[in-house]
Parts: sequence; C-alpha cells; structure tokens
Amino acid sequence: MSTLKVVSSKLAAEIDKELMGPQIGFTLQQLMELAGFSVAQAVCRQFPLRGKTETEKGKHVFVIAGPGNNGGDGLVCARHLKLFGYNPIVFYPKRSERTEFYKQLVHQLNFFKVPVLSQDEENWLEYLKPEKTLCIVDAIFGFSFKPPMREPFKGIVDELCKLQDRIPIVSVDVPTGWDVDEGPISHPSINPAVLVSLTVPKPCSTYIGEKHTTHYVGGRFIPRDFANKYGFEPFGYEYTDQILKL
Ligand SMILES: NC(=O)C1=CN([C@@H]2O[C@H](COP(=O)(O)OP(=O)(O)OC[C@H]3O[C@@H](n4cnc5c(N)ncnc54)[C@H](O)[C@@H]3O)[C@@H](O)[C@H]2O)[C@H](O)CC1
Ligand SMILES: [K+]
Repeated sequence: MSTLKVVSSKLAAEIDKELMGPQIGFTLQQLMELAGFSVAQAVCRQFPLRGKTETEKGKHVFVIAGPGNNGGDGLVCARHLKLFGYNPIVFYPKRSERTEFYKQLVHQLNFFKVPVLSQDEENWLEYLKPEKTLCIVDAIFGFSFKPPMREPFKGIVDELCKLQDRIPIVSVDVPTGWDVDEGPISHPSINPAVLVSLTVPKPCSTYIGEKHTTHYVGGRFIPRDFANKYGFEPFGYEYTDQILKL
C-alpha cells in the first residue's frame, strides 16, 4: 500500500462545503469547471493525439456521466476534450434536475456538437467499440456514492467491467462502484487504467494496482494553508499544469 496522503469521504465533503461556503465563496460551477478541465488534461496526457493517424484521431472518448457532481465533471471534461481536438460522445442516462446549471452544461455540449445520449438510448453499447473508442471516462459516481448500486448504473458498470480489458477506463475522482474509503468491495469492479483524484486522493485510491493504473491528482484550486488545515501538503503542480502524475 502506498504512503500517499488521502482524505476520507467525510472530510472530502467537508472540504467541498468549506470551499463553497460563505467565507471562501467558490461556486460549484467554478470548481466543476476546473475539475472537468483537469480530467480533460489527464486524457490528453495519457492518450496524446500528436503524431497519430487521422483514424486514431477520430476515435471517440466515451464519457459516461452520472446524476451528481461527478457526472457534471464529466460533462465539462467532454467540452474541453472537444476543444483539444478529441471526438467525445457523452452518455448521460439520468439527467440531474438539481439545478438549471446541469441543463446549461448540456446546452453547451450541443453548442460544441458533442452528442449527448440519454437513457432511452438502449443501444449505447453500439457507440463503444475497441477499434473506435480511445478510452471511456467514468464520471458516474464520486465521493458521495453509497453501495449497493442502483439501476440503470449497475447494468452500465457491469458492461464496462466486461469491456475494460479492451478499452481503457479513466475514472474521475473515484472508480465507480468502489467504496470511497474501503476500495473495490463489490465484484465485478472497475479497474481503471487512469484515476484522476480531485483536490486530494480518497482512501480508495490506495487500492489501485500501481502497475495497471496511472494516478493523477487534479482540481488545482486550494492554497497551502487550506491544504495544511486538512492535514496534507499541496501537490507540486508544474507551471500551468492542472494535473500532476503521482
Ligand atoms: N472539491 C472537489 O474536489 C470537487 C469535486 N467535485 C466532484 O463532485 C463529486 C461529488 O459529487 P456529489 O454530487 O456529492 O456526489 P456523486 O456525484 O458522487 O453522486 C451523487 C449522486 O449519486 C446518487 N447515488 C449515490 N449512491 C447511489 C447508488 N448506490 N446507486 C445509485 N445512485 C446513487 C445520488 O443520489 C446522487 O444523485 C466528487 O467526487 C467530484 O467528482 C465537484 O465537481 C466540485 C469540486
Ligand atoms: K467516477
């Protein structure tokens, strides 16, 4: 097990609350934009298009967005990927009714001509082919997931588990289905090729296979004092990078 500094699901939720509380005053939109932007950067770092053939460049990044803020990170990530020259498709089976903001994120994807598939898209797997898909972005659940998983997500995750030896999965913050603190407690479970921990890794990240999973931290939006208050050192991001390989 690594010696990486991690924070529990409870503490991660407290950090979020304080960042968006009255004293600091970030909005969810601001943090999500930076979170999604950093996931898009991690995809670029891991699967660069430079030097690739046109066929390779045309491959899809299949982004699966869940009903909460982890899903919102996925929607933002897809928009940035399009700007970076990738060909994202979003599968958003259960659209959040929480705020108008989620509808706006979908409008923005329409504006960028990024297809957004909905729950009635029974053939969603048709869009996912090893020869046509560069990677899958797993933005289904993050630090607020509580097992057991309900449908339609259980069925979706089971399909991803069958595909993951052939198409790499990039998990946002927490591999979907893993217990945030205890790791992969249910089977089958997602074994991501890439994990992008946001702000600070959660305890489940200590269960990734170090050879199989490349671990990045992203969500570069806290100063040193604030990190220290929560018991960790800030990460040594370089220059303007939004991600750091751990
Ligand atoms: N500071 C940061 O690092 C930021 C991180 N962000 C991202 O936000 C998520 C956490 O978001 P939250 O909305 O609290 O939760 P989730 O997206 O993980 O899930 C909530 C969603 O899921 C449903 N749900 C929970 N358990 C189940 C279940 N067993 N079956 C089915 N559905 C379930 C629940 O009802 C909700 O609808 C964090 O991980 C980051 O990715 C933000 O972007 C801001 C900054
Ligand atoms: K996830």
